[in-house]
Amino acid sequence: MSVNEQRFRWRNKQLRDHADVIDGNLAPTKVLKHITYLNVFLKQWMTGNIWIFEDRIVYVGTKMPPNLEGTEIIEGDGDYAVPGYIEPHAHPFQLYNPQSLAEYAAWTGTTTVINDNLMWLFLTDKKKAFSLLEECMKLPVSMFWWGRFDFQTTLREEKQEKLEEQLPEWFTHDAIVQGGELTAWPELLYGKDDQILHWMQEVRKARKRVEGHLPGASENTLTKMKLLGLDGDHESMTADDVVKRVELGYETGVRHSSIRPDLPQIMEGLVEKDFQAFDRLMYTTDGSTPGFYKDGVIDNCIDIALKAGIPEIEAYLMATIYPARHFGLDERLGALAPGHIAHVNLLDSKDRPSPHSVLAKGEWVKKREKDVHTKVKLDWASAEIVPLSLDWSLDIEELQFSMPVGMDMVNDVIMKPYAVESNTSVEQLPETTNEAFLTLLDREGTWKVNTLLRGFTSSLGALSSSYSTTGDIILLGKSKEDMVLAFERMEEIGGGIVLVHDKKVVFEMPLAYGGMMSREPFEELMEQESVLKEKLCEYGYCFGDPVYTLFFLSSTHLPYVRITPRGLMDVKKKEVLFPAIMR
Ligand SMILES: Nc1ncnc2[nH]cnc12
Repeated sequence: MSVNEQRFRWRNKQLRDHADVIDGNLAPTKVLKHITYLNVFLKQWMTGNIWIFEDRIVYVGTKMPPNLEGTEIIEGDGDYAVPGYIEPHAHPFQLYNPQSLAEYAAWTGTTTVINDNLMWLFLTDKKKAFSLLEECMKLPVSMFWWGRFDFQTTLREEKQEKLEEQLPEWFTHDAIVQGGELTAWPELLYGKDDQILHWMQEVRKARKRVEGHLPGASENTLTKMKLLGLDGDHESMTADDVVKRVELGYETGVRHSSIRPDLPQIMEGLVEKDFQAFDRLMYTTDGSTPGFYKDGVIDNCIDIALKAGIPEIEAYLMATIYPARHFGLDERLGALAPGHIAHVNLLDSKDRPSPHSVLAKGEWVKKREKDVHTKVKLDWASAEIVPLSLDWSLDIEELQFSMPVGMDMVNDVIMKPYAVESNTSVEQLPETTNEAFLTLLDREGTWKVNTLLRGFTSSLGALSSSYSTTGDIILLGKSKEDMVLAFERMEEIGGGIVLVHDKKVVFEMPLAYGGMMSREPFEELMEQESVLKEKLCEYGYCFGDPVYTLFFLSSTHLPYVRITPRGLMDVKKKEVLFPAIMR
């Protein structure tokens, strides 16, 4: 697949070829014959023939091509054809990687994915990241990206400056269709951060979208953020949130994710309210953890909407032409019409949005439930997304936890500060508490932050993880000896998540891409994640989403206290409660 697609253009010769198919000078590659398809512009099911030449739909209508030499004819056979679905807000690094997510998404009919660039900022530099974006064009999906304005954590000054220097070039890159998501909106609104405001205006000048991150925002905040330049927000938790955002002119993500599986009640609420403005909505799964996707990706969201009683065609349009239009990509995505990329889902019936067959960029990915996609190999190494290799070691003596404040888990992702009362000078914390030692270690080995985490486990010896917001290393557990062992094993396997109990490794998940993302196919990862959850549950982890607990430990867009590279932070006050210690 050519990189041209990303750049809005096929070459002149290709465009001439496409027109030549209409005259019969060339034969189409594939024809879907006499098929019932969704015309997203007329909002009607129609019957006709869809001609595809290579990766593009060249004709849709009642005629058959004059030239059929070598053409694959696919009989309509009572099937329904709809455009490939669009995931407008993916975080392609929740143990999976952009490739494994894309392949799984395509299998389930989601053939366009719009991705967060956050992990590239931490794992590589922009030049190498940009070459990887080009590599990603080989995948069986249309892949676009968003460019962050902030890092959703508090970095050390030198690192912050180094990373910020890289941001402007992302905003102008062809593959970037959106700025955001803006998790640092309080800094913009109350902290008067004119740098972010400037970047937002630059993104808008380039006719790209700016996505917010406004959970629970009041009308005033939503209004002011609109004035400052937001176009969209995907943080609605209720139908009322959706209506408020649409009323103020936001295009709105309606979310079904592992942390916020809200879609059924949002959709039911909208039906109850007789909501009509579906053209302002798009579904998102917002970077769910692997196991959540067992029921599908955007196909599952359509299914939920249909079951809630959303008008049938609108339920499909929210997955296709509406998100395409939001990003200004509707001349080539989100429709079965001439000029569009040949992403086609074939359904058994209109009320079963999970496709039995998928064409992505004109190639079969899935045919009658069989996987027919030829796997491509991406050159991760040239972007230096390689197994973790640390040039420093950890001494048990460094594991001293004298900090008087710890982090108390309210749920999977929300942490409150608490006053530590236990005796922390011991080698092992007793099982009578649900406290664990917690250390965040700089990936380069220069600093550390030591505190306590209450609520994660009642008994686990240790967990070590190179999977975190920033790629720094999380080490936690009851036993200092087990913590050192877990750390060493994690390093040995090139990064990942390792559990140790009673001096034995009881679980390990290698994350060979930068210590953050697994190389394994999606299905395998679902299995591994479910074993991780089971194991943690055995050791007293009582919440649902341990992967997000780890990922968000440093994320300052969440309340109330976070462990960050600068130290233990009070998020609201933006104050370092206890600074990181140099090693
Ligand atoms: N802000 C965020 N960053 C990374 N992953 C996420 N998943 C959901 N929200 C996220």
